[in-house]
Amino acid sequence: MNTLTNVKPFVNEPFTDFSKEENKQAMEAAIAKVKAELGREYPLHIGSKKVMTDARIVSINPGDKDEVIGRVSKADQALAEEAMQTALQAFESWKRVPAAERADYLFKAAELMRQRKHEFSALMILESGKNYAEADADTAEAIDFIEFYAREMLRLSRINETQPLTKIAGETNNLTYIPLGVGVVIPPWNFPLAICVGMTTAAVVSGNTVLLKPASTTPVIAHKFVALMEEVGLPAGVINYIPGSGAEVGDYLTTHPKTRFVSFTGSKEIGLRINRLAAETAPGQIWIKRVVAEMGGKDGIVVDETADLQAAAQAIVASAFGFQGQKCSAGSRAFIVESVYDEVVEKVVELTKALQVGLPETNAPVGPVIDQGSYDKILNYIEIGKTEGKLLAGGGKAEGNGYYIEPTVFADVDGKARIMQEEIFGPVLAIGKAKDWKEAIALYNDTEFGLTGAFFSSDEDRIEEALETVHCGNLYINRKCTGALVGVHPFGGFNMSGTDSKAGGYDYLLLFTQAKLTSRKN
Ligand SMILES: NC(=O)c1ccc[n+]([C@@H]2O[C@H](COP(=O)([O-])OP(=O)(O)OC[C@H]3O[C@@H](n4cnc5c(N)ncnc54)[C@H](O)[C@@H]3O)[C@@H](O)[C@H]2O)c1
Ligand SMILES: N[C@@H](CCC=O)C(=O)O
Repeated sequence: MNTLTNVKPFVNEPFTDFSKEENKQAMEAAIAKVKAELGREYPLHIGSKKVMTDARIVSINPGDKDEVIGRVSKADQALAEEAMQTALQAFESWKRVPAAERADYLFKAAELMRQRKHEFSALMILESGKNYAEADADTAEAIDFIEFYAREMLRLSRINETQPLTKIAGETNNLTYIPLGVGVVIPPWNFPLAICVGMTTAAVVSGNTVLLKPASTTPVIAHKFVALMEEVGLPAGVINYIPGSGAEVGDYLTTHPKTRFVSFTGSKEIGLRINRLAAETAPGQIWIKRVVAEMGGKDGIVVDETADLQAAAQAIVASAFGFQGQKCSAGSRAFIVESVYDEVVEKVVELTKALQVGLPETNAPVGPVIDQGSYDKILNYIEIGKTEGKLLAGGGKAEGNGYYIEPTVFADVDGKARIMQEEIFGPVLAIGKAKDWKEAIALYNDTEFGLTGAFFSSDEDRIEEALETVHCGNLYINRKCTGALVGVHPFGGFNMSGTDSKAGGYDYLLLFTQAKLTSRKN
Protein backbone atom coordinates (compact mmCIF):
# COMPACT_ATOMS: atom_id res chain seq x y z
CA MET A 1 0.00 0.00 0.00
CA ASN A 2 1.19 3.52 -0.75
CA THR A 3 2.05 5.71 2.20
CA LEU A 4 3.13 9.29 2.52
CA THR A 5 6.73 8.17 2.77
CA ASN A 6 6.93 5.69 -0.11
CA VAL A 7 4.86 7.55 -2.70
CA LYS A 8 6.83 9.55 -5.28
CA PRO A 9 6.41 13.32 -5.18
CA PHE A 10 3.64 14.62 -7.42
CA VAL A 11 4.62 15.69 -10.94
CA ASN A 12 2.31 16.88 -13.69
CA GLU A 13 1.43 14.48 -16.48
CA PRO A 14 3.33 15.58 -19.60
CA PHE A 15 1.38 16.82 -22.62
CA THR A 16 1.62 14.94 -25.91
CA ASP A 17 3.51 16.60 -28.75
CA PHE A 18 1.24 16.20 -31.76
CA SER A 19 3.77 17.72 -34.13
CA LYS A 20 5.40 14.28 -33.92
CA GLU A 21 3.87 12.04 -36.56
CA GLU A 22 3.76 8.95 -34.30
CA ASN A 23 1.73 10.82 -31.67
CA LYS A 24 -0.68 12.16 -34.26
CA GLN A 25 -1.14 8.67 -35.65
CA ALA A 26 -1.68 7.25 -32.18
CA MET A 27 -4.49 9.75 -31.63
CA GLU A 28 -6.01 8.99 -35.04
CA ALA A 29 -5.98 5.30 -34.16
CA ALA A 30 -7.66 6.03 -30.83
CA ILE A 31 -10.33 8.10 -32.59
CA ALA A 32 -10.97 5.20 -35.01
CA LYS A 33 -11.27 2.80 -32.06
CA VAL A 34 -13.71 5.06 -30.21
CA LYS A 35 -15.73 5.64 -33.39
CA ALA A 36 -16.25 1.90 -33.76
CA GLU A 37 -17.93 1.93 -30.35
CA LEU A 38 -20.21 4.94 -30.83
CA GLY A 39 -23.95 4.79 -30.32
CA ARG A 40 -23.87 2.42 -27.35
CA GLU A 41 -26.40 2.49 -24.55
CA TYR A 42 -25.23 3.34 -21.04
CA PRO A 43 -26.95 2.48 -17.76
CA LEU A 44 -27.12 4.37 -14.49
CA HIS A 45 -24.85 2.94 -11.81
CA ILE A 46 -26.66 2.69 -8.49
CA GLY A 47 -24.50 0.62 -6.17
CA SER A 48 -23.78 -2.60 -8.05
CA LYS A 49 -27.02 -2.25 -10.06
CA LYS A 50 -26.90 -1.15 -13.69
CA VAL A 51 -30.23 0.46 -14.51
CA MET A 52 -31.41 1.03 -18.07
CA THR A 53 -34.26 3.51 -18.32
CA ASP A 54 -36.71 4.20 -21.14
CA ALA A 55 -35.89 7.88 -20.96
CA ARG A 56 -32.51 8.60 -22.54
CA ILE A 57 -30.09 11.47 -22.94
CA VAL A 58 -28.74 11.32 -26.48
CA SER A 59 -25.19 12.61 -26.61
CA ILE A 60 -24.15 13.83 -30.06
CA ASN A 61 -20.95 15.04 -31.68
CA PRO A 62 -21.18 18.85 -31.74
CA GLY A 63 -18.86 18.86 -34.75
CA ASP A 64 -21.07 16.48 -36.73
CA LYS A 65 -24.63 16.63 -35.47
CA ASP A 66 -25.62 13.36 -37.15
CA GLU A 67 -23.16 11.32 -35.15
CA VAL A 68 -24.56 9.85 -31.94
CA ILE A 69 -21.90 9.34 -29.27
CA GLY A 70 -24.12 7.36 -26.96
CA ARG A 71 -27.59 6.97 -25.46
CA VAL A 72 -27.44 7.38 -21.74
CA SER A 73 -30.10 6.32 -19.24
CA LYS A 74 -31.73 9.15 -17.39
CA ALA A 75 -32.56 9.18 -13.70
CA ASP A 76 -35.84 10.53 -12.39
CA GLN A 77 -36.53 11.46 -8.78
CA ALA A 78 -37.38 7.90 -7.76
CA LEU A 79 -34.04 6.62 -9.10
CA ALA A 80 -32.23 9.57 -7.55
CA GLU A 81 -33.78 8.58 -4.21
CA GLU A 82 -32.66 4.99 -4.69
CA ALA A 83 -29.15 6.25 -5.45
CA MET A 84 -29.23 8.42 -2.31
CA GLN A 85 -30.21 5.44 -0.12
CA THR A 86 -27.47 3.35 -1.74
CA ALA A 87 -24.85 6.06 -1.18
CA LEU A 88 -25.96 6.48 2.45
CA GLN A 89 -25.52 2.77 3.04
CA ALA A 90 -22.15 2.66 1.27
CA PHE A 91 -20.95 5.60 3.36
CA GLU A 92 -21.24 3.54 6.54
CA SER A 93 -18.49 1.19 5.36
CA TRP A 94 -16.48 3.50 3.06
CA LYS A 95 -15.87 6.05 5.82
CA ARG A 96 -14.09 3.33 7.81
CA VAL A 97 -11.79 2.27 4.98
CA PRO A 98 -8.30 3.54 5.88
CA ALA A 99 -7.18 6.63 4.00
CA ALA A 100 -4.22 4.82 2.44
CA GLU A 101 -6.53 2.16 1.04
CA ARG A 102 -8.85 4.81 -0.40
CA ALA A 103 -5.86 6.55 -1.96
CA ASP A 104 -4.71 3.28 -3.50
CA TYR A 105 -7.87 3.04 -5.61
CA LEU A 106 -6.95 6.43 -7.01
CA PHE A 107 -3.34 5.50 -7.73
CA LYS A 108 -4.57 2.45 -9.65
CA ALA A 109 -7.11 4.54 -11.56
CA ALA A 110 -4.48 7.11 -12.54
CA GLU A 111 -2.24 4.38 -13.89
CA LEU A 112 -5.02 2.82 -15.98
CA MET A 113 -6.12 6.18 -17.32
CA ARG A 114 -2.51 6.95 -18.25
CA GLN A 115 -2.31 3.68 -20.21
CA ARG A 116 -5.51 4.58 -22.09
CA LYS A 117 -4.84 8.28 -22.32
CA HIS A 118 -5.55 8.72 -26.04
CA GLU A 119 -8.78 6.75 -25.80
CA PHE A 120 -10.11 9.14 -23.17
CA SER A 121 -8.97 12.12 -25.23
CA ALA A 122 -10.45 10.70 -28.45
CA LEU A 123 -13.84 10.35 -26.81
CA MET A 124 -13.67 13.99 -25.72
CA ILE A 125 -12.69 15.09 -29.22
CA LEU A 126 -15.89 13.46 -30.47
CA GLU A 127 -18.23 14.27 -27.59
CA SER A 128 -17.15 17.80 -26.66
CA GLY A 129 -15.47 19.16 -29.80
CA LYS A 130 -11.94 19.58 -28.40
CA ASN A 131 -8.92 19.53 -30.68
CA TYR A 132 -6.12 17.06 -29.95
CA ALA A 133 -4.08 19.30 -27.65
CA GLU A 134 -7.10 20.51 -25.68
CA ALA A 135 -8.38 16.96 -25.19
CA ASP A 136 -4.92 15.70 -24.28
CA ALA A 137 -4.55 18.49 -21.70
CA ASP A 138 -7.97 17.58 -20.26
CA THR A 139 -6.94 13.93 -19.81
CA ALA A 140 -3.56 14.94 -18.37
CA GLU A 141 -5.33 17.20 -15.87
CA ALA A 142 -7.68 14.37 -14.89
CA ILE A 143 -4.68 12.13 -14.17
CA ASP A 144 -3.06 14.98 -12.24
CA PHE A 145 -6.14 15.48 -10.07
CA ILE A 146 -6.29 11.80 -9.21
CA GLU A 147 -2.58 11.60 -8.36
CA PHE A 148 -2.63 14.87 -6.43
CA TYR A 149 -5.72 14.19 -4.31
CA ALA A 150 -4.52 10.66 -3.48
CA ARG A 151 -1.32 12.18 -2.06
CA GLU A 152 -3.31 14.89 -0.33
CA MET A 153 -5.41 12.32 1.52
CA LEU A 154 -2.24 10.56 2.65
CA ARG A 155 -0.91 13.88 3.92
CA LEU A 156 -4.13 14.79 5.73
CA SER A 157 -4.31 11.39 7.36
CA ARG A 158 -0.97 12.14 9.04
CA ILE A 159 -1.66 15.73 9.95
CA ASN A 160 -0.62 15.13 13.57
CA GLU A 161 2.91 14.56 12.33
CA THR A 162 3.01 17.39 9.81
CA GLN A 163 1.19 19.95 11.99
CA PRO A 164 1.63 18.71 15.56
CA LEU A 165 -0.71 20.09 18.20
CA THR A 166 0.77 21.90 21.16
CA LYS A 167 1.52 19.32 23.83
CA ILE A 168 0.30 19.65 27.40
CA ALA A 169 0.97 17.39 30.33
CA GLY A 170 -1.55 14.67 31.13
CA GLU A 171 -3.30 14.51 27.74
CA THR A 172 -2.85 12.97 24.31
CA ASN A 173 -4.52 15.08 21.65
CA ASN A 174 -5.24 14.22 18.04
CA LEU A 175 -6.79 15.97 15.09
CA THR A 176 -8.25 13.90 12.29
CA TYR A 177 -10.07 14.88 9.14
CA ILE A 178 -13.17 12.77 8.80
CA PRO A 179 -15.58 12.70 5.83
CA LEU A 180 -18.86 14.57 5.66
CA GLY A 181 -21.32 12.05 4.22
CA VAL A 182 -23.13 11.80 0.90
CA GLY A 183 -22.32 14.51 -1.60
CA VAL A 184 -23.88 15.50 -4.89
CA VAL A 185 -21.25 16.14 -7.54
CA ILE A 186 -22.36 18.31 -10.44
CA PRO A 187 -19.64 19.02 -13.03
CA PRO A 188 -19.86 21.09 -16.24
CA TRP A 189 -19.34 19.81 -19.79
CA ASN A 190 -16.38 21.99 -20.75
CA PHE A 191 -13.70 19.97 -18.96
CA PRO A 192 -15.82 16.85 -19.20
CA LEU A 193 -13.13 14.56 -17.86
CA ALA A 194 -10.76 16.65 -15.74
CA ILE A 195 -13.30 18.58 -13.70
CA CYS A 196 -15.68 15.62 -13.37
CA VAL A 197 -12.80 13.39 -12.22
CA GLY A 198 -11.27 16.02 -9.93
CA MET A 199 -14.52 16.84 -8.16
CA THR A 200 -15.47 13.18 -7.76
CA THR A 201 -12.13 11.74 -6.66
CA ALA A 202 -11.51 14.53 -4.15
CA ALA A 203 -14.83 13.80 -2.46
CA VAL A 204 -14.39 10.04 -2.55
CA VAL A 205 -10.78 9.81 -1.39
CA SER A 206 -11.79 11.97 1.58
CA GLY A 207 -14.17 9.17 2.59
CA ASN A 208 -17.46 10.45 1.25
CA THR A 209 -19.80 8.67 -1.13
CA VAL A 210 -21.24 10.55 -4.07
CA LEU A 211 -24.08 10.92 -6.49
CA LEU A 212 -22.47 12.02 -9.73
CA LYS A 213 -24.81 13.87 -12.04
CA PRO A 214 -22.78 14.56 -15.18
CA ALA A 215 -23.50 17.35 -17.64
CA SER A 216 -26.12 16.27 -20.15
CA THR A 217 -23.96 17.10 -23.19
CA THR A 218 -21.01 14.95 -22.07
CA PRO A 219 -22.37 11.98 -20.11
CA VAL A 220 -20.45 9.31 -22.06
CA ILE A 221 -16.96 10.44 -21.08
CA ALA A 222 -18.20 10.66 -17.47
CA HIS A 223 -19.42 7.08 -17.77
CA LYS A 224 -16.02 5.99 -19.06
CA PHE A 225 -14.48 7.37 -15.86
CA VAL A 226 -17.08 5.68 -13.66
CA ALA A 227 -16.43 2.38 -15.44
CA LEU A 228 -12.70 2.83 -14.83
CA MET A 229 -13.29 3.29 -11.11
CA GLU A 230 -15.36 0.13 -11.10
CA GLU A 231 -12.55 -1.69 -12.91
CA VAL A 232 -10.03 -0.74 -10.22
CA GLY A 233 -12.34 -2.27 -7.66
CA LEU A 234 -13.81 0.78 -5.96
CA PRO A 235 -16.59 -0.62 -3.76
CA ALA A 236 -20.10 -0.41 -5.21
CA GLY A 237 -22.11 2.58 -4.03
CA VAL A 238 -19.14 4.89 -3.50
CA ILE A 239 -19.68 6.58 -6.87
CA ASN A 240 -23.24 6.42 -8.15
CA TYR A 241 -23.72 7.61 -11.72
CA ILE A 242 -27.06 9.30 -12.24
CA PRO A 243 -27.35 11.48 -15.34
CA GLY A 244 -30.57 13.46 -15.31
CA SER A 245 -32.23 16.80 -15.74
CA GLY A 246 -30.72 19.56 -13.63
CA ALA A 247 -34.13 20.96 -12.80
CA GLU A 248 -35.63 17.60 -11.81
CA VAL A 249 -32.85 15.50 -10.31
CA GLY A 250 -30.52 18.40 -9.46
CA ASP A 251 -33.07 20.34 -7.43
CA TYR A 252 -34.35 17.16 -5.79
CA LEU A 253 -30.90 16.20 -4.53
CA THR A 254 -29.84 19.74 -3.60
CA THR A 255 -32.86 20.02 -1.31
CA HIS A 256 -32.64 16.45 -0.01
CA PRO A 257 -32.28 16.31 3.81
CA LYS A 258 -29.58 13.62 3.59
CA THR A 259 -27.39 15.56 1.18
CA ARG A 260 -24.38 16.65 3.23
CA PHE A 261 -22.63 18.68 0.55
CA VAL A 262 -23.00 19.81 -3.04
CA SER A 263 -19.89 20.16 -5.15
CA PHE A 264 -20.83 22.18 -8.21
CA THR A 265 -18.91 23.65 -11.12
CA GLY A 266 -20.88 25.52 -13.77
CA SER A 267 -22.63 28.77 -14.50
CA LYS A 268 -23.26 31.60 -12.08
CA GLU A 269 -27.03 31.21 -12.49
CA ILE A 270 -27.14 27.53 -11.52
CA GLY A 271 -24.48 27.98 -8.83
CA LEU A 272 -26.54 30.68 -7.14
CA ARG A 273 -29.67 28.57 -7.39
CA ILE A 274 -27.93 25.62 -5.74
CA ASN A 275 -26.51 27.88 -3.05
CA ARG A 276 -29.96 29.29 -2.31
CA LEU A 277 -31.76 25.93 -2.30
CA ALA A 278 -29.05 24.26 -0.22
CA ALA A 279 -29.30 26.98 2.41
CA GLU A 280 -32.88 25.95 3.26
CA THR A 281 -33.16 23.31 5.98
CA ALA A 282 -35.34 20.40 4.88
CA PRO A 283 -37.47 18.54 7.48
CA GLY A 284 -35.27 15.94 9.14
CA GLN A 285 -32.02 17.61 8.11
CA ILE A 286 -29.49 17.83 10.95
CA TRP A 287 -26.64 19.79 9.35
CA ILE A 288 -25.82 22.89 7.39
CA LYS A 289 -25.11 21.71 3.86
CA ARG A 290 -21.77 22.63 2.48
CA VAL A 291 -21.76 24.15 -0.98
CA VAL A 292 -18.63 24.30 -3.08
CA ALA A 293 -19.56 26.33 -6.15
CA GLU A 294 -17.09 27.20 -8.88
CA MET A 295 -18.81 29.42 -11.40
CA GLY A 296 -18.29 31.60 -14.46
CA GLY A 297 -15.79 34.22 -15.46
CA LYS A 298 -15.33 37.33 -17.55
CA ASP A 299 -11.60 37.07 -17.61
CA GLY A 300 -9.22 39.36 -19.38
CA ILE A 301 -5.77 40.50 -20.31
CA VAL A 302 -4.28 43.93 -19.64
CA VAL A 303 -1.45 45.17 -21.87
CA ASP A 304 0.70 48.22 -21.20
CA GLU A 305 3.04 50.04 -23.58
CA THR A 306 6.19 48.40 -22.17
CA ALA A 307 5.00 44.86 -22.88
CA ASP A 308 6.24 42.42 -25.50
CA LEU A 309 3.35 43.22 -27.84
CA GLN A 310 3.66 40.13 -30.02
CA ALA A 311 3.62 37.85 -26.99
CA ALA A 312 0.65 39.78 -25.62
CA ALA A 313 -1.29 39.44 -28.87
CA GLN A 314 -0.57 35.71 -29.01
CA ALA A 315 -1.72 35.28 -25.41
CA ILE A 316 -4.90 37.26 -26.06
CA VAL A 317 -5.79 35.05 -29.02
CA ALA A 318 -4.89 31.79 -27.26
CA SER A 319 -6.89 32.80 -24.17
CA ALA A 320 -9.91 34.00 -26.14
CA PHE A 321 -10.22 31.17 -28.65
CA GLY A 322 -8.72 28.05 -27.01
CA PHE A 323 -11.52 25.47 -27.04
CA GLN A 324 -13.66 28.06 -28.78
CA GLY A 325 -13.64 30.34 -25.75
CA GLN A 326 -15.53 27.74 -23.73
CA LYS A 327 -13.35 27.89 -20.63
CA CYS A 328 -14.26 29.61 -17.41
CA SER A 329 -10.73 31.03 -17.66
CA ALA A 330 -11.21 32.28 -21.24
CA GLY A 331 -9.78 35.75 -21.86
CA SER A 332 -12.90 37.18 -23.42
CA ARG A 333 -11.76 40.77 -22.73
CA ALA A 334 -8.57 42.68 -23.40
CA PHE A 335 -7.69 46.19 -22.23
CA ILE A 336 -4.82 47.87 -24.02
CA VAL A 337 -3.25 51.26 -23.36
CA GLU A 338 -3.88 53.74 -26.14
CA SER A 339 -0.26 54.31 -27.22
CA VAL A 340 0.03 50.66 -28.39
CA TYR A 341 -3.65 49.97 -28.93
CA ASP A 342 -3.73 49.97 -32.73
CA GLU A 343 -0.61 47.85 -32.99
CA VAL A 344 -1.84 45.17 -30.59
CA VAL A 345 -5.32 45.12 -32.11
CA GLU A 346 -3.85 44.68 -35.58
CA LYS A 347 -1.74 41.73 -34.39
CA VAL A 348 -4.71 40.16 -32.63
CA VAL A 349 -6.87 40.45 -35.73
CA GLU A 350 -4.18 38.97 -37.94
CA LEU A 351 -3.68 35.99 -35.62
CA THR A 352 -7.42 35.48 -35.28
CA LYS A 353 -8.04 35.49 -39.02
CA ALA A 354 -5.37 32.80 -39.42
CA LEU A 355 -7.29 30.39 -37.17
CA GLN A 356 -8.97 27.61 -39.09
CA VAL A 357 -12.36 26.34 -38.06
CA GLY A 358 -13.15 22.69 -38.67
CA LEU A 359 -13.92 19.19 -37.51
CA PRO A 360 -12.16 18.36 -34.20
CA GLU A 361 -11.21 14.86 -35.32
CA THR A 362 -9.09 16.44 -38.07
CA ASN A 363 -7.41 18.49 -35.33
CA ALA A 364 -8.64 21.85 -36.65
CA PRO A 365 -7.49 24.58 -34.22
CA VAL A 366 -11.04 25.86 -33.69
CA GLY A 367 -13.95 23.44 -33.47
CA PRO A 368 -17.67 23.73 -32.75
CA VAL A 369 -19.38 25.09 -29.67
CA ILE A 370 -21.14 22.54 -27.53
CA ASP A 371 -24.80 22.59 -28.54
CA GLN A 372 -27.68 24.40 -30.18
CA GLY A 373 -28.42 26.45 -27.06
CA SER A 374 -24.85 27.75 -26.84
CA TYR A 375 -24.72 28.32 -30.59
CA ASP A 376 -27.86 30.47 -30.53
CA LYS A 377 -26.76 32.35 -27.42
CA ILE A 378 -23.30 33.14 -28.81
CA LEU A 379 -24.65 34.26 -32.19
CA ASN A 380 -27.08 36.52 -30.34
CA TYR A 381 -24.18 38.06 -28.38
CA ILE A 382 -22.35 38.62 -31.66
CA GLU A 383 -25.36 40.63 -32.88
CA ILE A 384 -25.29 42.62 -29.64
CA GLY A 385 -21.56 43.13 -30.16
CA LYS A 386 -22.20 44.66 -33.58
CA THR A 387 -24.08 47.44 -31.80
CA GLU A 388 -21.47 47.81 -29.05
CA GLY A 389 -18.14 47.71 -30.86
CA LYS A 390 -16.29 47.64 -34.15
CA LEU A 391 -16.34 44.17 -35.73
CA LEU A 392 -12.81 43.36 -36.92
CA ALA A 393 -12.85 39.59 -37.41
CA GLY A 394 -15.46 36.85 -37.73
CA GLY A 395 -18.98 37.86 -36.84
CA GLY A 396 -21.14 34.86 -37.66
CA LYS A 397 -21.62 31.19 -38.39
CA ALA A 398 -18.87 29.07 -39.90
CA GLU A 399 -19.22 26.15 -42.33
CA GLY A 400 -19.83 22.58 -41.18
CA ASN A 401 -22.45 20.12 -40.03
CA GLY A 402 -22.07 21.25 -36.45
CA TYR A 403 -22.20 24.27 -34.18
CA TYR A 404 -19.40 26.20 -35.83
CA ILE A 405 -18.89 29.91 -35.17
CA GLU A 406 -16.14 32.15 -36.51
CA PRO A 407 -13.63 33.47 -33.97
CA THR A 408 -14.91 37.00 -33.52
CA VAL A 409 -13.13 40.18 -32.45
CA PHE A 410 -14.79 43.47 -31.48
CA ALA A 411 -12.66 46.53 -30.81
CA ASP A 412 -13.42 49.91 -29.20
CA VAL A 413 -15.85 48.34 -26.75
CA ASP A 414 -16.90 50.31 -23.68
CA GLY A 415 -16.17 48.68 -20.31
CA LYS A 416 -19.87 48.73 -19.42
CA ALA A 417 -21.02 47.10 -22.67
CA ARG A 418 -22.87 43.81 -22.34
CA ILE A 419 -20.19 41.91 -24.24
CA MET A 420 -17.68 43.27 -21.72
CA GLN A 421 -19.76 42.33 -18.68
CA GLU A 422 -21.64 39.10 -19.45
CA GLU A 423 -20.09 35.66 -19.83
CA ILE A 424 -20.62 34.63 -23.46
CA PHE A 425 -18.74 31.33 -23.25
CA GLY A 426 -17.87 31.24 -26.92
CA PRO A 427 -15.29 32.51 -29.41
CA VAL A 428 -15.96 36.22 -28.92
CA LEU A 429 -13.33 38.73 -27.82
CA ALA A 430 -14.07 42.31 -26.77
CA ILE A 431 -11.19 44.82 -26.76
CA GLY A 432 -11.23 48.15 -24.94
CA LYS A 433 -8.87 51.10 -24.95
CA ALA A 434 -7.42 52.63 -21.76
CA LYS A 435 -5.55 55.90 -21.38
CA ASP A 436 -2.88 54.22 -19.23
CA TRP A 437 -2.10 50.96 -17.41
CA LYS A 438 -3.88 51.99 -14.21
CA GLU A 439 -7.07 52.71 -16.08
CA ALA A 440 -6.67 49.39 -17.92
CA ILE A 441 -6.52 47.55 -14.58
CA ALA A 442 -9.54 49.50 -13.32
CA LEU A 443 -11.46 48.45 -16.45
CA TYR A 444 -10.38 44.85 -15.92
CA ASN A 445 -11.58 44.95 -12.30
CA ASP A 446 -14.96 46.40 -13.24
CA THR A 447 -16.81 43.07 -13.33
CA GLU A 448 -18.88 40.98 -10.95
CA PHE A 449 -16.59 38.03 -11.70
CA GLY A 450 -12.99 37.46 -10.60
CA LEU A 451 -11.60 34.24 -11.94
CA THR A 452 -8.51 34.67 -14.14
CA GLY A 453 -6.55 37.61 -15.45
CA ALA A 454 -3.22 38.43 -17.03
CA PHE A 455 -1.05 41.55 -16.98
CA PHE A 456 1.50 42.17 -19.72
CA SER A 457 4.29 44.63 -18.91
CA SER A 458 8.05 44.74 -18.62
CA ASP A 459 7.98 47.37 -15.89
CA GLU A 460 8.76 45.73 -12.53
CA ASP A 461 7.09 48.45 -10.45
CA ARG A 462 3.89 48.15 -12.41
CA ILE A 463 3.99 44.37 -12.15
CA GLU A 464 4.37 44.68 -8.37
CA GLU A 465 1.37 47.00 -8.28
CA ALA A 466 -0.67 44.76 -10.60
CA LEU A 467 0.00 41.75 -8.37
CA GLU A 468 -1.76 43.68 -5.61
CA THR A 469 -4.54 45.41 -7.51
CA VAL A 470 -5.74 43.02 -10.22
CA HIS A 471 -8.56 41.29 -8.35
CA CYS A 472 -8.97 37.68 -9.39
CA GLY A 473 -8.31 34.19 -8.10
CA ASN A 474 -5.69 33.29 -10.71
CA LEU A 475 -3.52 36.16 -11.90
CA TYR A 476 -0.80 35.57 -14.46
CA ILE A 477 2.00 37.91 -15.50
CA ASN A 478 3.19 37.97 -19.12
CA ARG A 479 1.37 34.78 -20.11
CA LYS A 480 -2.09 33.65 -21.14
CA CYS A 481 -4.86 33.44 -18.57
CA THR A 482 -5.89 29.83 -19.32
CA GLY A 483 -4.15 26.55 -18.64
CA ALA A 484 -3.78 26.24 -14.86
CA LEU A 485 -1.82 23.16 -13.81
CA VAL A 486 -2.74 20.98 -10.86
CA GLY A 487 -0.45 21.59 -7.89
CA VAL A 488 1.18 24.52 -9.69
CA HIS A 489 -1.72 26.94 -10.10
CA PRO A 490 -4.49 26.01 -7.62
CA PHE A 491 -7.62 27.19 -9.37
CA GLY A 492 -10.69 29.15 -8.29
CA GLY A 493 -12.19 32.61 -8.41
CA PHE A 494 -13.53 35.53 -6.40
CA ASN A 495 -16.93 37.22 -6.26
CA MET A 496 -19.47 35.73 -8.68
CA SER A 497 -16.84 33.31 -9.95
CA GLY A 498 -17.53 31.19 -6.91
CA THR A 499 -16.22 30.01 -3.60
CA ASP A 500 -12.54 30.10 -4.60
CA SER A 501 -12.14 26.44 -3.76
CA LYS A 502 -8.69 26.23 -5.36
CA ALA A 503 -9.03 22.92 -7.15
CA GLY A 504 -5.67 21.23 -7.49
CA GLY A 505 -4.38 22.92 -4.35
CA TYR A 506 -3.53 22.01 -0.78
CA ASP A 507 -6.76 23.38 0.71
CA TYR A 508 -9.14 21.50 -1.54
CA LEU A 509 -9.74 18.27 0.38
CA LEU A 510 -10.56 20.24 3.51
CA LEU A 511 -13.78 21.22 1.76
CA PHE A 512 -14.90 17.59 1.84
CA THR A 513 -13.87 16.81 5.40
CA GLN A 514 -14.52 17.99 8.94
CA ALA A 515 -11.81 18.16 11.57
CA LYS A 516 -12.33 16.11 14.71
CA LEU A 517 -10.29 16.74 17.80
CA THR A 518 -9.93 13.94 20.32
CA SER A 519 -8.41 14.54 23.71
CA ARG A 520 -7.52 11.67 26.02
CA LYS A 521 -6.52 11.98 29.64
CA ASN A 522 -3.38 9.95 30.26
N1 LIG B 1 -14.91 28.23 -12.03
C1 LIG B 1 -14.60 27.06 -12.58
O1 LIG B 1 -13.70 26.35 -12.12
C2 LIG B 1 -15.35 26.60 -13.80
C3 LIG B 1 -14.84 25.53 -14.54
C4 LIG B 1 -15.53 25.11 -15.66
C5 LIG B 1 -16.70 25.75 -16.04
N2 LIG B 1 -17.16 26.79 -15.32
C6 LIG B 1 -18.37 27.49 -15.74
O2 LIG B 1 -19.36 26.54 -16.15
C7 LIG B 1 -20.22 27.12 -17.11
C8 LIG B 1 -20.32 26.19 -18.29
O3 LIG B 1 -20.76 24.95 -17.89
P1 LIG B 1 -22.27 24.46 -18.03
O4 LIG B 1 -22.88 25.04 -19.25
O5 LIG B 1 -22.23 22.98 -17.89
O6 LIG B 1 -22.92 25.13 -16.76
P2 LIG B 1 -24.40 24.91 -16.19
O7 LIG B 1 -24.51 25.74 -14.98
O8 LIG B 1 -25.43 25.07 -17.23
O9 LIG B 1 -24.42 23.37 -15.80
C9 LIG B 1 -23.48 22.83 -14.88
C10 LIG B 1 -24.06 21.55 -14.31
O10 LIG B 1 -25.20 21.87 -13.53
C11 LIG B 1 -26.26 21.01 -13.88
N3 LIG B 1 -27.53 21.65 -13.53
C12 LIG B 1 -28.33 22.44 -14.30
N4 LIG B 1 -29.39 22.85 -13.57
C13 LIG B 1 -29.25 22.33 -12.32
C14 LIG B 1 -30.02 22.42 -11.13
N5 LIG B 1 -31.14 23.13 -11.05
N6 LIG B 1 -29.58 21.73 -10.04
C15 LIG B 1 -28.42 21.02 -10.10
N7 LIG B 1 -27.66 20.92 -11.20
C16 LIG B 1 -28.07 21.56 -12.30
C17 LIG B 1 -26.01 20.73 -15.34
O11 LIG B 1 -26.70 19.57 -15.76
C18 LIG B 1 -24.51 20.56 -15.37
O12 LIG B 1 -24.15 19.26 -14.95
C19 LIG B 1 -19.59 28.45 -17.47
O13 LIG B 1 -20.25 29.46 -16.78
C20 LIG B 1 -18.15 28.30 -16.97
O14 LIG B 1 -17.51 29.52 -16.70
C21 LIG B 1 -16.52 27.22 -14.20
N1 LIG C 1 -8.59 25.31 -15.19
C1 LIG C 1 -8.82 25.70 -16.56
C2 LIG C 1 -10.19 26.26 -16.76
C3 LIG C 1 -11.33 25.47 -16.19
C4 LIG C 1 -12.63 26.07 -16.57
O1 LIG C 1 -13.17 25.99 -17.59
C5 LIG C 1 -7.80 26.74 -16.99
O2 LIG C 1 -7.02 27.20 -16.17
O3 LIG C 1 -7.80 27.11 -18.16
